[in-house]
Amino acid sequence: MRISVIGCGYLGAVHAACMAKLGHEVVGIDVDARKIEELSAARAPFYEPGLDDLLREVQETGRLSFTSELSAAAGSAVHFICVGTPQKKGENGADLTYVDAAATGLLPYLSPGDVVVGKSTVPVGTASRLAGLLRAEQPDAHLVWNPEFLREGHAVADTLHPDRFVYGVFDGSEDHPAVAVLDDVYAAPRAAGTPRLVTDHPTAELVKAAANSFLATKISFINAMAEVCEAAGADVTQLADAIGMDDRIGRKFLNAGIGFGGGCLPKDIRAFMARAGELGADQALTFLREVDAINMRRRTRVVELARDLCDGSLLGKRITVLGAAFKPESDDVRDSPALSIAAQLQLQGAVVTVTDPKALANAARRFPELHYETDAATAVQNADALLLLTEWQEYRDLDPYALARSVALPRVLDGRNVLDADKWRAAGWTYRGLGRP
Ligand SMILES: NC(=O)C1=CN([C@@H]2O[C@H](COP(=O)(O)OP(=O)(O)OC[C@H]3O[C@@H](n4cnc5c(N)ncnc54)[C@H](O)[C@@H]3O)[C@@H](O)[C@H]2O)C=CC1
Ligand SMILES: O=C(O)[C@H]1O[C@H](OP(=O)(O)OP(=O)(O)OC[C@H]2O[C@@H](n3ccc(=O)[nH]c3=O)[C@H](O)[C@@H]2O)[C@H](O)[C@@H](O)[C@@H]1O
Repeated sequence: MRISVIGCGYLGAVHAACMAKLGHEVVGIDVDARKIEELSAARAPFYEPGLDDLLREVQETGRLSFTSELSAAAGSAVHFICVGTPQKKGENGADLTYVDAAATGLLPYLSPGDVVVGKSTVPVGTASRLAGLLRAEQPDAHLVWNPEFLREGHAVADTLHPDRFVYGVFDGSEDHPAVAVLDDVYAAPRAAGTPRLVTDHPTAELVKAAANSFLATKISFINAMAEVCEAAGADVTQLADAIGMDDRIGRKFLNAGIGFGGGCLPKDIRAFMARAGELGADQALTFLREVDAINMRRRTRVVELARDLCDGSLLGKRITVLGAAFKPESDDVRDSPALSIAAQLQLQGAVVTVTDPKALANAARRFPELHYETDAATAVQNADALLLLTEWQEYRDLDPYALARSVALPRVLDGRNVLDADKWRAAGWTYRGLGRP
């Protein structure tokens, strides 16, 4: 099947490569000429494990190409919209400029029977509005909302072997003609057992908002427990292990620490609250305000703890921050809690050096005022304190005995609770975790 993918950022580039892997003929389209140049050379414009190899593999088959010309969508049977939906500046709501531009721009290139598939995360009501636009221009084309649940760092596997597909179609019916078309697109994962749920447009949009809200709530719940554990002298890691053994709760997404960031969870819960407000249902989501507040409080708490660790003053203290990405196995620094903390420390007078295996270039673009070192061994030299803020494996594996010889003072704040506290203390370090003694 010929497929076009409009928007080739984190989501779209992975989706295009994976659709080609599934045997389709794919054209990826993006307005950013630099991204198109990189992708055309089979290089991902960002770090995602396995993506470069996959791009090379599928481009050799001739099934995948990239262009900045939207007209290349003509002739495709299915058109995936994967453009960004960032938070509006100074407001909680989602900025739909890019989705609207992509959908409107596509209209002249559609043929009867084409299926336009929204994958971007949008406020409920967007699909019905776009379906209206589509009907006016090309009444025989269809609009499906097919939210995406991939995680950065696992994006290729999550796309090829997802937990489920959700198809939101106009009438919510399994007999809608677009259902069979999407079943063909996803034939291989469906044959491997991935379930799919057919529903209407608003429910499909809400499934995505609800899933990310639930994940964010789970993280803020455990971070709230970390606050209480700290006050009571208890250990939030053991608490999470114990409650996570209950199948109804589960251990995943119960890692307390510096909180969630990235290009999705923070903006998505805010956009959901804003949309619920417009719908007159804001009371239903007031808890998300607290989820957001607990999350942001983690960042302030880490700055306070760093000050404590540095004998009550940050002024002139050399602090090394291990990790800049919002999570390991990604170079994404959008709303990265690690960088937000690093910037706060610097504002309060510390001399901050940041290191990260993949995200330094992105970090330096966003926070040019911070100092950067490419390797951890150099970054830690003569530090007055280390802060582990993104739990890359290489930081988990650091040898506290060897490291103690490089720093000025052996003091570490483990923002992700991943280090072996006993081992670090035995090696002479002052160790502080979050919500653990
Ligand atoms: N990053 C992720 O892991 C996931 C993202 N999502 C959702 O997917 C959407 C995209 O997210 P990302 O890929 O992270 O954003 P991104 O910012 O990395 O990529 C968006 C891309 O769209 C392009 N674009 C903007 N307007 C365009 C237009 N009119 N025509 C063609 N291309 C255009 C931009 O140049 C950019 O390359 C968002 O709604 C996000 O919430 C959903 C699941 C996972
Ligand atoms: O809508 C999206 O774009 C995606 O958002 C998240 O994926 P992602 O942002 O890639 O990353 P997560 O693995 O969810 O992590 C988000 C943040 O939560 C933090 N986190 C995660 C888990 C945890 O236990 N504790 C915790 O602090 C991570 O460090 C990170 O900063 C969802 O997990 C995906 O299902 C969804 O598709």
